Amino acid sequence: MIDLIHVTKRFGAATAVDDISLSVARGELCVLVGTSGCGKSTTLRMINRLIEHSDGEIHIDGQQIRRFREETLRRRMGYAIQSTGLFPHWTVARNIGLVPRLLKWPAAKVQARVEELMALLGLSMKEFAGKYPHQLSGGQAQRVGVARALAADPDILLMDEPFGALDPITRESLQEELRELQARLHKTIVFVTHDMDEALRLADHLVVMHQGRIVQQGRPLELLREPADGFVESLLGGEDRGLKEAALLPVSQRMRPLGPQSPAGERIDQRASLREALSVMLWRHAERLTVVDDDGRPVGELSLRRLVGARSDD
Ligand SMILES: Nc1ncnc2c1ncn2[C@@H]1O[C@H](COP(=O)(O)OP(=O)(O)OP(=O)(O)O)[C@@H](O)[C@H]1O
Repeated sequence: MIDLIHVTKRFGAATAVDDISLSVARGELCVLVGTSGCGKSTTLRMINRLIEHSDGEIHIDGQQIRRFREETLRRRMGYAIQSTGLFPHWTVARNIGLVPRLLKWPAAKVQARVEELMALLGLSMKEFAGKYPHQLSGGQAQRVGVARALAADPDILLMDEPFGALDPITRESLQEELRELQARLHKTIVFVTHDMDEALRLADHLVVMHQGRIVQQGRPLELLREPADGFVESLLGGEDRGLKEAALLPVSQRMRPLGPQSPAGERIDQRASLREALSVMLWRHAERLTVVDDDGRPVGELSLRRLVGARSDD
């Protein structure tokens, strides 16, 4: 759906983005990750033409973006940024309704859309519609920013470090919500971050950038297992990669069906990650856990040997 083909961006004599090629399929969540100044934001802004590319081609649905009228292009793309960009003297409801109003939707339709989006992002109308940005917490303001980006129902969402300024707990819960939103709305998302844990948690397609170039791209597990070079390896956490991989794999992948023996005492949800399972084992000094389904029924057993990937049985 989004294709960058040998795209370069120069600012004067400096090359910020250097001959990158990248394809994002419809409904995919693509994360650009890399150290500061590597060209992530520039890449994102070239997609909605806030920045014009110098060389190469950018296509949306096979059409060069330069062929679209800028207004048509931006209407297809929501844009959410770290500082939220909310208008400080406008209420939450007015901020969210900005794009539909610019598109001259009838007032009743704008109102209905604002209500729908606030519900979608867990913002109570009664409590928040009339509040101003300075009366919101960081997490609430980010939710409003995302609601505003979704207002005209764009099929593409561009997000530039949207959760960068939040504490880790709020950040994780917004990441979780974004994944759920994505599963429900099937948007195509390009997401910029410099936080590798966030990138691994969110990405279907992970793109590692360094000094304006793409050094590796693929599924998170592929990159973790086969980093292209020492830079990617250290960015992915070096020796910590085992834990990062475990965070991406569900318990259900390594458990074995429950045998006739009585289940172990400690329990873990089948959808929990292997990393969470390891943490429970360490905390409880347990080498075995009973894996339970959503209704709390035992469905399997996970031993420490299986968790670490030993094939021979326990
Ligand atoms: N408008 C501009 N004029 C000149 N140079 C720019 C401009 N915008 C960005 N750059 C330069 O291009 C390079 C890439 O910047 P960019 O903002 O894309 O990096 P980034 O990976 O998003 O970094 P960060 O994580 O710090 O936001 C940097 O060296 C930056 O200084």
